[in-house]
Parts: sequence; structure tokens; C-alpha cells
Amino acid sequence: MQRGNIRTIHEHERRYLSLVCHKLGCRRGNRTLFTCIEFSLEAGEVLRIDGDNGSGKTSLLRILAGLRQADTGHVSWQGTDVRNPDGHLRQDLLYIGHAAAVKDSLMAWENLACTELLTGQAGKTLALDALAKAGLSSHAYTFGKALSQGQRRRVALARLHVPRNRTLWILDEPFIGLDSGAVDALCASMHAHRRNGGTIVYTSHQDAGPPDIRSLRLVGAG
Ligand SMILES: Nc1ncnc2c1ncn2[C@@H]1O[C@H](COP(=O)(O)OP(=O)(O)OP(=O)(O)O)[C@@H](O)[C@H]1O
Repeated sequence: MQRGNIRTIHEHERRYLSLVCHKLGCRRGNRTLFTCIEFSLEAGEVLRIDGDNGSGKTSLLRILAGLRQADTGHVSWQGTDVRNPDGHLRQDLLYIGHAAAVKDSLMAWENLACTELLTGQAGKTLALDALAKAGLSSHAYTFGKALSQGQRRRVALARLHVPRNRTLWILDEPFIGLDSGAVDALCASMHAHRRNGGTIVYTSHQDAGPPDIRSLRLVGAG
């Protein structure tokens, strides 16, 4: 089930839209999390998903990112199924999960370089620039084990600032653990991305995000 300002789309529109979900359903164990989720997002649109703990937000994001097979329905990106390895998704997608996934034994910049496969001096420069944009330049050389939760989160979010031309951002609880300055900076980055024609789907329990977004609330199907 779903609530929110999501309209039903028609077959003839489907191939012109960026991210299209058609009658998505998902079960975990013997529980149905949602059925018949249907929406489409064009370039420049932002969708915020909310819902209670366990309602299926992460499961839905993973389906959108092609990381999990839906039990019913399908998702396409730029007209190709997201599970199709030959589609555009792999080059266009930036997926940031809710766990920061920062290694304790690597410095902040090394963590980012590792995740983003940045190599050599040029890669290090890109990593340092991205960390600076994420407000973490003073901790670029701090080991993961010495970073606070919010700082670890910023390392993960610094991926948004690595110039890679990835048009689809899928972000799981990006605002968790951030102070108000970092929340404002993230909202500004999201707004800039959408103004450049990017598409964003994110989950949040907080009422945080850029202005003029669409919303979807998962309310549980059974
Ligand atoms: N690997 C798994 N095997 C079985 N059930 C799972 C698995 N992972 C998650 N679930 C169940 O699926 C349901 C939805 O989980 P999901 O993480 O998608 O919810 P969520 O809305 O993101 O929750 P939260 O707000 O707590 O992060 C939960 O009831 C959870 O117990």
C-alpha cells in the first residue's frame, strides 16, 4: 500500500520517464511489505519515502537500485529494466546505504578513495576535494576508528561530491547523524543535483530535504 502525491502512469508514457516502478510488490519472510507500488520520476524530480520502522523502505530502495528482485512488478531506468546488466543504471547510479561502511583502519580520504576506486595522486586530490565539500577537510587524515558517527556519515556522503556524472541518487536515511549545518549542506547538494537534471530517491524519518519534492509513505500491506 502507498500514500502520497504519486500518480498512476500510463503505458504510453513509461518509456519517456527516467525511473519507472510498475506494480512493485515485496515480501520478506512470510510478511508482505508492500504491494502495487507504482510511480515514475522524471529528470529533476526528488522522491522522499517514509514509513514506520520495518515498513520496507530499505527493501524498496534496494529494488529500485537493482540490488534485489521484486516479488511482483518491475523497475526501469531510462527504459531498461534495472536488473539488466546492459542497461544505463550501473553507470548512472549512486547508491548510499544507511550504514556508513567506513573501515576503521583506513583514513577518511583512503576510505573514500577505496569506495570510489580513486587511484593515484589525482584520485587522492578528488577524494580530498570531496571531503572538503562534505565539511570534513580537517579530518581527511583521521583514521575511521577515530571518527564520530556523524563524521563517518559525512565520509559516506562525500561520495556525492566525487565528479562522476551519476544522475540517479538513491540514498537510504542520508540525514541520520548529521548536525544542522550538514543537513542544510546536504539539502543544498540535493537541490543542486536536481537543478542539473538529476533524479533522487531517498528515505527519511525526518522532515528534511530540498523544497518541492514528491513523497511516498509506506504503510504496510499485511
Ligand atoms: N534479510 C532479511 N530476511 C528476512 N527479513 C528481513 C531481512 N531484512 C529485512 N527484513 C524484514 O523486512 C522488513 C522491512 O525491512 P526494511 O529494512 O526494508 O525496513 P525499513 O522500512 O527500511 O526499516 P527502518 O525504518 O527500521 O530502517 C522488516 O520487517 C525486516 O525485519
